Amino acid sequence: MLEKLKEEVYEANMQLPKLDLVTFTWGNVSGIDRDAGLFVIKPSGVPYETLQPSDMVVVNLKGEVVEGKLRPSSDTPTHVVLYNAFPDIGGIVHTHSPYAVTFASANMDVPALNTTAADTFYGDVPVSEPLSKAQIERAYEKETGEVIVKTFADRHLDHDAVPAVLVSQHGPFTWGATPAKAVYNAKVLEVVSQIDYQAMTLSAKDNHVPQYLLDKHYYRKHGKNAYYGQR
Ligand SMILES: O=C(CO)[C@@H](O)[C@@H](O)COP(=O)(O)O
Repeated sequence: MLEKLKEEVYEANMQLPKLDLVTFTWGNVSGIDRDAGLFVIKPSGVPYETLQPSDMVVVNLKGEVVEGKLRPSSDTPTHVVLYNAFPDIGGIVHTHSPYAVTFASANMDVPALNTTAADTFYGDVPVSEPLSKAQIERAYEKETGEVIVKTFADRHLDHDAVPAVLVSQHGPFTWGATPAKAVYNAKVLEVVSQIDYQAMTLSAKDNHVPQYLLDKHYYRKHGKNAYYGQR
């Protein structure tokens, strides 16, 4: 079942070590077939060196395993919440990439300080509120998804324009139209976090890009007037 999507999700997972986005098994990618109402996700805790396309696990939008020999990623309930809340996304990534985790550890947004950020994120990447003790004890991974959705609702953010979040004192989740696009966004977030960390070390000023530069760079790659690349 969903053999093509399993290959796609496997390939996207294998990009994480290649792009230096994971240490050991600390990350996962999923991809969804909206018509089937099913998504494919990496199994939990399997080293990338031994991972196979056939190891991918098929899950429904209630979080029930539909196919697969292995246990799905421990973050599966977070992916379930995000697929249900953001019905246009096709893939999700979670990593513990160090610069993004640095901002999550400091409970700080990743600010849009330059065109590298503005090319992909239409504004700051938000950090969520911390999860409460009750949330963590109740249904930790599901509540992690809920807190991400609440962050976007409370701050009136468009999840298409800012396809990334930091979960407080945990790490980044990114998403996109496809699993590969979600991986791309995870790498951009890590690069932007590293640059921001360095810039904020050099200067304590507010160095946000002005709105006109944010608009110029975001919209040259997104929307009906985009002109970057080959069209
Ligand atoms: O955050 C954690 C563990 O603390 C997980 O996201 C990470 O290790 C990946 O777990 P899975 O191998 O996907 O179950």
